[in-house]
Amino acid sequence: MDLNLIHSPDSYIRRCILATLSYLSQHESISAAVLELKSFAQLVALHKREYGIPPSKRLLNDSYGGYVSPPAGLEVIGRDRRQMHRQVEARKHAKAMMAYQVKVLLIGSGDSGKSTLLKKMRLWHIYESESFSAQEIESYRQHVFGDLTRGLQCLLDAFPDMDLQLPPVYTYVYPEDDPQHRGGYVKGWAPGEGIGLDEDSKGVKPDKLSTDVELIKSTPDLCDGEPFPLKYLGPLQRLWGEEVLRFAWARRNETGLQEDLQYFFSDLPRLFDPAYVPTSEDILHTRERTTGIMEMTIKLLEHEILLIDVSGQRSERRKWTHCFQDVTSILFFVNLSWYDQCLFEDRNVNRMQDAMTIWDSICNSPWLKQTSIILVLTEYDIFQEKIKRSEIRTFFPVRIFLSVPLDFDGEPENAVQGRDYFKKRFRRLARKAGPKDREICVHTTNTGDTEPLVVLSAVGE
Ligand SMILES: Nc1nc2c(ncn2[C@@H]2O[C@H](COP(=O)(O)OP(=O)(O)OP(=O)(O)O)[C@@H](O)[C@H]2O)c(=O)[nH]1
Ligand SMILES: [Mg+2]
Repeated sequence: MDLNLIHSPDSYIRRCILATLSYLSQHESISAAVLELKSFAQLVALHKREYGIPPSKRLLNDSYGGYVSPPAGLEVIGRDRRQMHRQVEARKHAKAMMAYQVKVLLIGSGDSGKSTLLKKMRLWHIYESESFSAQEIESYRQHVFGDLTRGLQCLLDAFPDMDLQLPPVYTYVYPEDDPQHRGGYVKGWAPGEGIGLDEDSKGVKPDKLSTDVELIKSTPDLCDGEPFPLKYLGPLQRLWGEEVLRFAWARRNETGLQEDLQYFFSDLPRLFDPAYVPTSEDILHTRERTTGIMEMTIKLLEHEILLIDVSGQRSERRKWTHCFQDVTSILFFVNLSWYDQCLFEDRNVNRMQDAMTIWDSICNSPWLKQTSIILVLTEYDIFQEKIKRSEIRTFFPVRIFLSVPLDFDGEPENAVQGRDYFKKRFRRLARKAGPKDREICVHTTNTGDTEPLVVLSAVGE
């Protein structure tokens, strides 16, 4: 077959050849396509006789693949013809999309708040993002229960490292008129419905603490539609209120524990109501580690923004580089409250230092020289509270070089100065590691605000 026939004045011949090439390019195996396309078999045979081989797939894809329709009357089997049309349309659509799609990659260590940004967009339906389905809300309800029991379990597991021991009995024996702590009675429920009220109406028995710990350690996951089992309410309340656990919680920075646990423990009766449905705030506070790569598309003016959320756990960071190709912007997340915390995976490493190391390698990456990088500082609300009881200087001691303080020399309880100090540190690292002219935008955010979304509007411009 002479490919010059494509320029033949005879339009039927032209279309036959184009359609053949186009159709063949859709198939993995050219010989299978030939069998299906009986009326084209002769054309292909002709091509083979002329050139000794079938038309190369590369030539087919590069020159004609998918962009011509088969001429009317050709013997294309119905199902294949429809499939071919779908592929042609999909390719055209993909090509058009590429022209205005912006790819934004969300990176940062685990717990830095990457997925929380996506949750915010979906909860408030920002930029036409899809809201949560009933099934997803149900799965968050189950997560809340898991966060409570697993969080408490993690705190108990950290006792040996903190040189702490559980007392044999509760320090405080809850009186009879405090049924909520004693057994699980919650406002609006009939007294006695909660577990334990009948068994120990004189107060919590001395051996209850170890029984409660055992119960928490063997908690199964909730099933769909199953309310939070009442028998856990009393133990969770009592254990959380126990002196030694309060003390351990105050030292949580040594264990890499999730800060948001307090949010749920301060509102237990509401969560144990059988009619409980997670609120937007509850959904934002749940902790669900991302596995693999999550994608979400939003629309902003004439742009389509593809947000890619990857896991920040140490073992998962290798996968980040797979996403670097064609990235327009990177949102790098750092949790401000990390300055006094250790890594969950390695208790000898300061979390903020770990974030700085990753930041340094991202700014230094040869694949990202042309990519804009935006630093998002999260958990400013927790940082503002924490700085009152935990000094930055304890973890970032002041070093002076040529009379210039290298580390934090601001007022101990001044959150703005503290935040600006970390901004400066990250900016300095970026200048040292990456292109000198790269401008780093920095945004600070809390759980409830929409500031990082402003970041995205900058991306889309
Ligand atoms: N108080 C407060 N909590 C926040 C904020 N941002 C995130 N969190 C909480 O931090 C926890 C972890 O957030 P995620 O968004 O799941 O963390 P991630 O970066 O996606 O973590 P990986 O998926 O493990 O990489 C959640 O419980 C959030 O509620 C914030 O600004 N303030
Ligand atoms: Mg995540």
